[in-house]
Amino acid sequence: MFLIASDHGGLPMKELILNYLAARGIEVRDLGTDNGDSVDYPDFGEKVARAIAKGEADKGILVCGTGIGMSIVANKFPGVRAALVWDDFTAQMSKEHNNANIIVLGGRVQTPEAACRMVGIWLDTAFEGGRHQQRLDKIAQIEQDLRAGIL
Ligand SMILES: O=C(CO)[C@H](O)[C@H](O)[C@H](O)COP(=O)(O)O
Repeated sequence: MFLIASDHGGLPMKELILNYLAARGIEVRDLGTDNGDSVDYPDFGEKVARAIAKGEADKGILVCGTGIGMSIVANKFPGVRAALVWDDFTAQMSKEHNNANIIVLGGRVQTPEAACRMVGIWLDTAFEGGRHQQRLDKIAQIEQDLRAGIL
C-alpha cells in the first residue's frame, strides 16, 4: 500500500501531488490532514511511518512546511528510511542509494512542479543494492541494538 499525509503547512502541495499521482494512475491512500486548520505534524507523520514499520504499507509521502518535522518523526520508526529531498538529484539518490521508503517534501520550500517531479523520480528510480545494501544493513543493525537497549 502507498500512503500520503501532510499537516496544514503541506496540504496545498499534497493536493497537487495527489493530482499528479492520479494522472499517472497511481493509487495512494490519503491519511490527512484534509482541511487547512492548524494541526501537529507528528500526528500525521506517525500514521504513515507506523504503517510502514508494521508492514501494512510499503511506501509513503509526507509533506509539512519544511519537511524537517515530518522527517524527524518518521525516522523514529524501525525500518523507515524517510528522505527529505530538495532537488532532482537528491530525489534520485534517495532511492538509488538509500532505498527511501518515505519521501518527504517541504510545502513552503519547493514549488509544486518541482515537488511532483521529485516524487516521479523517486518512484521511477530503482535501488542499486550492492554496497548500498551493506550500509542499509548497518542501519538495521543499529535499530536492532537500540531495541535491545544497547546504546
Ligand atoms: O515545517 C514544519 C516543521 O518541521 C512543520 O511541518 C509545520 O508545517 C510548521 O512548523 C507549522 O508551522 P505553523 O506556524 O504552525 O503553521
